[in-house]
Amino acid sequence: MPTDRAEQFAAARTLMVMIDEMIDGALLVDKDVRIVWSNDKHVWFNDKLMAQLGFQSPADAIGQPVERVIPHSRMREVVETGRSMPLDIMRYGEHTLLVSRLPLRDEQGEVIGALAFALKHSLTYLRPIADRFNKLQSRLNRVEQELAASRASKYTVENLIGFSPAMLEVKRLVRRAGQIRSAVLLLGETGTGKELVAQSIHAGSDRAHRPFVGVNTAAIPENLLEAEFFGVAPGAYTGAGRQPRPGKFQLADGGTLFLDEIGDMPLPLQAKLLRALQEREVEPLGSNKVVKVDVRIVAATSRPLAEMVRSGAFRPDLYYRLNVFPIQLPALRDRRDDLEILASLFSERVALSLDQPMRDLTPPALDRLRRHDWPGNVRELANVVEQVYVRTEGDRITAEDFADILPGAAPDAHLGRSNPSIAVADGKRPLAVAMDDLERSLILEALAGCRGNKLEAARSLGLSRTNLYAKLRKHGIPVQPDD
Ligand SMILES: Nc1ncnc2c1ncn2[C@@H]1O[C@H](COP(=O)(O)OP(=O)(O)OP(=O)(O)O)[C@@H](O)[C@H]1O
Repeated sequence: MPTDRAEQFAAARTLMVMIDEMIDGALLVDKDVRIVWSNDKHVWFNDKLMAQLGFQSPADAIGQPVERVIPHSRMREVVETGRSMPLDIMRYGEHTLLVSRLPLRDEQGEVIGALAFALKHSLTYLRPIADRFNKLQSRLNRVEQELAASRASKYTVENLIGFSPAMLEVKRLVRRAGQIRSAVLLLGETGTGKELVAQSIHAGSDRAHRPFVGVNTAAIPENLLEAEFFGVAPGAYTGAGRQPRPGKFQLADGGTLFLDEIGDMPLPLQAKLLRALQEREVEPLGSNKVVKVDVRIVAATSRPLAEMVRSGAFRPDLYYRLNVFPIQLPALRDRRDDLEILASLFSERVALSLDQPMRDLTPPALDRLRRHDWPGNVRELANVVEQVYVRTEGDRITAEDFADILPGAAPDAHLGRSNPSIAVADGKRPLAVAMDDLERSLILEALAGCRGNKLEAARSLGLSRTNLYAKLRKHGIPVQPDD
């Protein structure tokens, strides 16, 4: 061991020369993580990169926060935690660098900065790992791009079919909603096209190139909702994983967040949602740091939200925040003029998907459709048309084809078959009770017909899966945990 200062100095200089030969860049930051020194090899500071970052010369980087020059730098973590990162692979411009980062401490052991070395040309012996890393990185980039594309909305206002006055008004409001930034509240029965409208609003807005992220409050168990909305910090709970999990707010950053079935949101979460909307920031589960988010909210519900506010089931402050630009979607029975065009559209789609010739609707068939009440709205219509294709044959759709398909086709026979007690609509029971019984019985029948498969049962009833679950809960029909 050298004993006097001159020898120590010589040893340190030799070491520095050796290190300098091995490395392609060295960088020193102070305790505020600002750059204080770099060696003259300038792996970080080549003129091209400097110009791209808006610096005149490498010297301008001195005094800058490190991320200003090296966007993916992890020096801040080293300074904040005092932990070294002896080996890390980092992309910088077109280079893949092997980086070592060490905290610098004063004599009292306090962290006063950090030192980083980058090895580039000495990577030869690590080439297989670096190549693999590069391959994985480009695969990840591709997957991320595909994911972003799949998050983009699929529908525009052109996909909203219908020329009835009610539908024309909806289209006008959808176009208007695309031009403003306020929250939109979509109100309407199940299957009236709320999701389609939400996507169309996004597609017509200046956020169209950013993600459209939908979250269905009713479909997520209550204890998972918060994590789903706001994300999870690493190690927030046992099994939470070491990577942070972004919530829907973060995924929708810069784009549109579609909050479907908002009326099903539990009250405690309503308070958190309101705070996120007001502060424009979220706090992931298990973290004490807030994350800024910029999302445009489109909420939807088939529940009577204003009534729920009156009964205390929905927070009034959240309701006013969401109800800035309400759009009421008309039920199909209130726009029967649209039946013809919608039915032919679905006929065309089903024919295409089944690889069969398209069947036109005869005037009596259309008449039959007009007389039906369409509780499941457009979704129910689509389902009825599909059933006709699957259950009947012929080159046209006739009124008779609906005999076994439309529930109202032969009400007495139908009720008598499924549950004789319901057929006793004898006027002694209130209509609402009789209707409830009928609904329960039809659901049980559909479930039995599909051997308990909820998705199939929902489709045969012309309901969304979410809606079927809500109805199962309402009627106390048990839902298996693995459903
Ligand atoms: N105006 C329309 N033009 C074309 N298709 C429509 C229209 N309205 C609804 N649909 C179709 O009906 C189905 C149901 O629509 P959507 O899921 O948007 O309804 P929803 O109101 O969100 O239903 P829920 O409340 O049950 O989730 C979808 O297949 C959708 O494409």
